[in-house]
Amino acid sequence: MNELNEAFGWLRAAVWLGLGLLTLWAVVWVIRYLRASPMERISIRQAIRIRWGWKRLARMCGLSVTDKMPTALASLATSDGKEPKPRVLVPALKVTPDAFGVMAGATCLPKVGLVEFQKAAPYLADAWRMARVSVLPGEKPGQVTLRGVRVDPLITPTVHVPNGRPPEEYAVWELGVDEFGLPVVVPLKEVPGVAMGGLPGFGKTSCVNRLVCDWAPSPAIQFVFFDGKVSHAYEGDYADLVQRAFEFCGDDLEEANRKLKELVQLRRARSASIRRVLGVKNMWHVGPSEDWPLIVVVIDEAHTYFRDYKGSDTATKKLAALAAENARLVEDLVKKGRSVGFLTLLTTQKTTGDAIPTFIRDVCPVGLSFAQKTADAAVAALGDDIREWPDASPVTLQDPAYVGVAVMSQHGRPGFIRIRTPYVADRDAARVAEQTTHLVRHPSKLLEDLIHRTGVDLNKEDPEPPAEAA
Ligand SMILES: Nc1ncnc2c1ncn2[C@@H]1O[C@H](COP(=O)(O)OP(=O)(O)OP(=O)(O)O)[C@@H](O)[C@H]1O
Repeated sequence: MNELNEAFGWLRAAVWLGLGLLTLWAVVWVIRYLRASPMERISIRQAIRIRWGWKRLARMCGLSVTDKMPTALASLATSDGKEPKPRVLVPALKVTPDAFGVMAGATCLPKVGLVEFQKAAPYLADAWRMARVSVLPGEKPGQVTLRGVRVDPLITPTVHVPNGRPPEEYAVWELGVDEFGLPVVVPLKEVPGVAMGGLPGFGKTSCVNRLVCDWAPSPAIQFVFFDGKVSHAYEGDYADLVQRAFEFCGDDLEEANRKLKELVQLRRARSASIRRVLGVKNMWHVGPSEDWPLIVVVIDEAHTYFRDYKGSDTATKKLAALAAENARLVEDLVKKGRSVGFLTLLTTQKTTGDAIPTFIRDVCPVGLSFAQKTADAAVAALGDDIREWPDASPVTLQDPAYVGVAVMSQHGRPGFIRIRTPYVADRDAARVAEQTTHLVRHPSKLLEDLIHRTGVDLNKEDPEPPAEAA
């Protein structure tokens, strides 16, 4: 009797525990639901429907297999001589909702793999009420990832509010989301240059704003801005950001020439001293630091500085000579600056050879283009390949709905991706610039101090290179 009571006691405790866990799970979900944005709430409801209807839908879409071989358990259960029923298996599905739709991980079955899921994608999109469902190989072998988007992320404007905290990793450019709402992140480590083109008013400045605002809280990054659109910083897009820069230059070609020469001198000084000061040949092997920061050179409306001036009068000849020299100086920064910590970001309304000389553009590994008017401008911005991908051409982005959408070539893969970049409000950029203005240091002075502190004599011959550099 006592034993029976004890067993009941355990059973009761187990039931209470189960109920408690269930309540906890329900509370967590209610809190998640209440805290979610309206878009996320729709996706949560959709995810629940997808999970509930999956077994039926998978069979209807041909995503199932029939297992005729009875399991040992099934054979035992039907030991009266009857044939056990074949089992219909469907892939296990794990659905995660987000603002744009759902992300689902599915396990493959024999004869139900990536290709079968890809074939079924349009039917799944209809059944799940999604604008698109794409299927990609999963994170592990034997799995696939399904991405369903209810709204087109490319035409859904987004806003980025910089948090003012230093980035967790250096030189990571969080650009926005792709057409499936997945984050697009470009590692700019070891990247010497970025060329960005696009018609006026399509979001280039906002894109640069984001990069500057996200990186500004790091003392290991110093900025210099060239804005070819204005004569003084307060007149243009850099009126606020300029507080976070160690130099600013307007549209004056002579001034630009002087400042570019100073930057090239700094590049040379860094090249001459890096091995003895940092102990490596490539700054990226130790990463940027407060003493040896990454120098981000933003050259906005770059065509101002490189334009080909035509004319035989003295003034025009002088401008032409300055423009040609400016191009050579920027080429030096892009070609030789990577390993010593220079990143040059050039933007222009069109990326044809007369705006950014091809010898500079071609050495910029990252190319990005917002809307363009002509196929030639698209080719100039993204290379010849874009002709083979007409759907991704920036010429198709001229509709106002695509303000803030850029096209970029895929890293190490054929094709291009379209990215919805977020809008960064000027007041947020101003806030971050103001909060981080105390981090501004002139890198030339930093180098001088570092050389002084480490006691390196640059006039003496370089000793044996360190193992890493050899
Ligand atoms: N990512 C974005 N999402 C939504 N709207 C945006 C985005 N970026 C910019 N805009 C809108 O477009 C306007 C122009 O953007 P921006 O100044 O960045 O363009 P631009 O390409 O730099 O133009 P310009 O070549 O004349 O400098 C902004 O004031 C803003 O209203």
